Amino acid sequence: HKPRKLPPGPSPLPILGNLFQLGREKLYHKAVTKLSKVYGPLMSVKLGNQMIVVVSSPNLVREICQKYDHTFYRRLDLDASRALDHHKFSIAWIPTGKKWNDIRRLFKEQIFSSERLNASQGIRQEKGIRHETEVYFVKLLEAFEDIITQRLQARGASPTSGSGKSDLLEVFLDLCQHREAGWSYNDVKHFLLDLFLGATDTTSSTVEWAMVELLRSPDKKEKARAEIREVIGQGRSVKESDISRLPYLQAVVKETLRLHPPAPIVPRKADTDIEVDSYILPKDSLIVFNLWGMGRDSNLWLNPDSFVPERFLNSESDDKGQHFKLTPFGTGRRICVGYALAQRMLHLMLASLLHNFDWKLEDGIKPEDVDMSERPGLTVQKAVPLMAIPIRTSIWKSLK
Ligand code: HEM
Repeated sequence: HKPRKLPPGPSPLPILGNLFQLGREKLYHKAVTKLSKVYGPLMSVKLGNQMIVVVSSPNLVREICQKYDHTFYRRLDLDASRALDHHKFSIAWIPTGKKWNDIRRLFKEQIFSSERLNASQGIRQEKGIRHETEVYFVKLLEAFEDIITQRLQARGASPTSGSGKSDLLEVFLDLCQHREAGWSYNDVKHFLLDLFLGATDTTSSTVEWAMVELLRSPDKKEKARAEIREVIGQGRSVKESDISRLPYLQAVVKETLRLHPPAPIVPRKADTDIEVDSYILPKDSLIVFNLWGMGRDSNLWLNPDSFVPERFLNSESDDKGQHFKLTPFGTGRRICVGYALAQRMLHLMLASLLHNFDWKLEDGIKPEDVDMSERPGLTVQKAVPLMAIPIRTSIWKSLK
């Protein structure tokens, strides 16, 4: 017989649901984590008419993903993403199905394959990442349209000859030339927006949080720098191919993502009723994986609020979505499509910052005084941007 019980949760008020229990906290991951401590790792909350089920246990995430991944693939409806119909073209918003599959395959094979990433690593080493705080979909889409037009003009009379550049826009435009591939310039515009939105704030905020944590723990910063010095030496800059030989740096990145996942809660919509742990999660509920809450759960981690990269040394845990304790990139078939690129960018940026400079806090600021508050937004950013002073090292001088 079928269970019909909803997961426990605060009793909803008519119309308003649980709006008040969520309190004034704009950082929803903190509000739901606080409530989950009272109602448990599977909790139902109502916001207006929308049933939300918050999942804060790795075992329950695993159970839901393994049994039901195919049935909860929709995202919530966000007005912002409707600009110029972005939700109809975006890989992040369309439901799984043929079009979503086609785009994922295109990204995997043409953009994020090891060969392509290897071929484009020079560009990343030179440019780094621009930090965008406000994202305006319409303006961005217009900007991408201009970029596409300019590039097409640069390609000149013979569009198949290419512009001589070897970046991802060139790959997309080449594909548009092959009719059988079925992609249009309009698709390309939305692909570029997806990649831009997916890549910028997530990676830049992770690097910022990693630097903050290291500056608050100078011994760990020194450990990371010593490893880089030993492996890279002097007289050359860090390359992506060095990352596999920097285990402490990798542990720093994982520990940063545990404490500061840029997407602290990952929402999906259920397409059928889901039965789990003797409860029913009704069709059309918003199922929210509480990555932030799990990252700081004392039942799962020793001293969860402390920054201890060492916990990941010689540990089986990885962040690829298979160990459900740590899934900053999501999990299942909708896992972050930019995972491989993100890994390269995060490690390269952090290693370069640590290799080229030593860093100290502004004069008069002690490690324990650094403001750690968060600012709500598309991703969780540091409320007060980090101010740190770079100190030239001999490697910097020899690279000049
Ligand atoms: C620190 C870096 C990053 C983190 C923590 C991160 C995290 C995530 C998460 C949690 C999701 C949702 C997964 C799910 O629903 O299970 C996601 C989806 C996505 N990410 Fe990332 N991401 C990062 C970097 C990137 C980069 C560099 C790109 C592209 C260049 C990217 C592109 C995307 C796209 C397009 C999706 C939507 C995939 C889909 O719905 O099928 N992300 N990411």
